[in-house]
Amino acid sequence: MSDAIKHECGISVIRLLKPLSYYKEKYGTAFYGVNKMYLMMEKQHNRGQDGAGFASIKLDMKPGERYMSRVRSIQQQPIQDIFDQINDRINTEFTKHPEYKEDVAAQKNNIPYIGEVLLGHVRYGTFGKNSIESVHPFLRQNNWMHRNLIVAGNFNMTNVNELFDNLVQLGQHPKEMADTVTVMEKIGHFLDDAVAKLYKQIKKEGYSKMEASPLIAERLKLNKILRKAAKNWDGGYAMAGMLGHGDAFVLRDPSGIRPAYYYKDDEIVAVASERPAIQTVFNVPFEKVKEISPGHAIIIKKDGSSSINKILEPRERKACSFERIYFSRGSDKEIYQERKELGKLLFPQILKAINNDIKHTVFSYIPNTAETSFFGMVKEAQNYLNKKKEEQILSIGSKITQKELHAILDIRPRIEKVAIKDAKLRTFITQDSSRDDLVAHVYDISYGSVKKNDNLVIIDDSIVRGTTLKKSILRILDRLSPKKIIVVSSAPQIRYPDCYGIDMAKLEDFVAFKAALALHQDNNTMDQVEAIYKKCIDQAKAHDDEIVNYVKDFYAPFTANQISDKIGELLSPPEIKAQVKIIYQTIESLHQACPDNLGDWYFTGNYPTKGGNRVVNKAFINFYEGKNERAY
Ligand SMILES: NC(=O)CC[C@H](N)C(=O)O
Repeated sequence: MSDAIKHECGISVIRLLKPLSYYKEKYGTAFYGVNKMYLMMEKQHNRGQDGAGFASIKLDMKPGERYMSRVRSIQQQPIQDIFDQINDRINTEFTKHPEYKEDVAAQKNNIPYIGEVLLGHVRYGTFGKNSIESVHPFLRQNNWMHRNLIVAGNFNMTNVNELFDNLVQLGQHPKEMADTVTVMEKIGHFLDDAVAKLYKQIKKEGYSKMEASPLIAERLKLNKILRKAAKNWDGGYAMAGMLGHGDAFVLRDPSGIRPAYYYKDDEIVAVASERPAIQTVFNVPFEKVKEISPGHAIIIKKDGSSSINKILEPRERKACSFERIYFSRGSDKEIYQERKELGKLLFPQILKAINNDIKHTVFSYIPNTAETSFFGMVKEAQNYLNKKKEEQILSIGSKITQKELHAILDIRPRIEKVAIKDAKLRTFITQDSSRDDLVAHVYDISYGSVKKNDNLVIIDDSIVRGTTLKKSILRILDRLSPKKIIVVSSAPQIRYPDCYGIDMAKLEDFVAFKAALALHQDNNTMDQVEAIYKKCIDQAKAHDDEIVNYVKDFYAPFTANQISDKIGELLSPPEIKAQVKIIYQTIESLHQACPDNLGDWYFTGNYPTKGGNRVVNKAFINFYEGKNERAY
């Protein structure tokens, strides 16, 4: 990925089903859960590096004993930082009290972070700022054990402002505008309600106040609470939470936009945003890790029983295809195949762009995430050549000489590592014109990998803004003197904002949008652009059901190829000699490569929730009025 669109989040939940002493005996440490959580978070660090957080709950503690702990960080290496803090604390306790080392009960009573229910989160923000206050997990504290709520999520709601207003209408006074707080308070409201009702009922049954508490915990129905809380959520989400007494849940949105996977055996239940995190950390095969179905939640009760519950009516599955193209780790068995397929399906377009001249073409990729699609692309080039070779050999027949045969077999796709990503370079004087020269050096090249007048095909997973391509990659590649540089994107053109967890909320950031705008200018059709703006304004106050995505009209006059060619023009730095061509994946090929993850609103404008059209509408108004802000 040459452009940084790193915005996602990762969640992990671990529930230890056996007493802590079991893990001490079997694995040598009662901190088994903490260690596993560290690994689960590290294995998902790709999903978020703005901040990280950890929380844990100890089961069955006595009044007055601490049973919840939390630690959060926005340091440079936030996961490392929180586990450094946790380790420091544990080691200090062990130094002060060497007798704790073999005494699991003493560890549980005196050392924080150890616990049976654990929640981890890695963050890239889509809402609010990147401050420590915005880092998950969030905590809603109460003196009643089961009214404590800890929440973390991979999510973005299109209607978070409305949800916030609803809380205010309920008479609440939220102390923060953070979207996670709004969502948490929504769950908290119905949790409070449920607890109050149960308490009344249990008192009626003749139990004392003290007896009521464990009975409430037992009878609490998280599925009902979640159903009421999530009723009006419009967005993509995998929301994870824990209640003070030890129940836990992960709820996935009805369209399955955000991912969530789980695994259970007789020692643990684990939930994560990505399957390979669970596979690697617990050494379990692919088949054993299941997806949480859209609209469903996994609920793990304090007693260790767990179940999958339908919370909201599932809608047509629209799992985010960007997870497959870029966000998730490519180590997932399915995602690995899909990325290769994406590369393969681009090959016919590439062949056309190089006029079938494989002999004078070097194939390469932009490090690091495009590597897998590169393998798919190269394999297809090999298949193509093999077919050609077969034809040639068969046409000559048995009289073929060794020399002829050798010449035919000797042609192979030329694959090279051309571009090298260096550590982020510092730009010393940001306003200075020398800045561009510094930026150009973020990437480097392998000298001698391309011959003068070769075609250079270089694959990337997506082109969002294209800034790095223009400012760094194309300039540095041009130094190798290729005749033509063909940049291939394994994702289609990004034309519409995301509002479900990726921070791409401004239209004018997209190079595809800029290209379509330039085409409108070239064609003197800016009146059409104004007409779209007027239509957007007219429906600004309309109900979500009625809003139409008129931004589609903005792209409609142009073919995808016209827009790609314009992008090529916009991204070519004036001083480079090579001709630049940009090739994008088609939507059809994307669907073919990722058949189970057809969520494609950023490419097609087809939003799976009603709020999506409102967001794109607002984004267009923002663009037209020159407002540089998120549209949700
Ligand atoms: N990428 C995400 O899932 C972000 C979660 C949440 N909206 C936040 O900004 O903290």
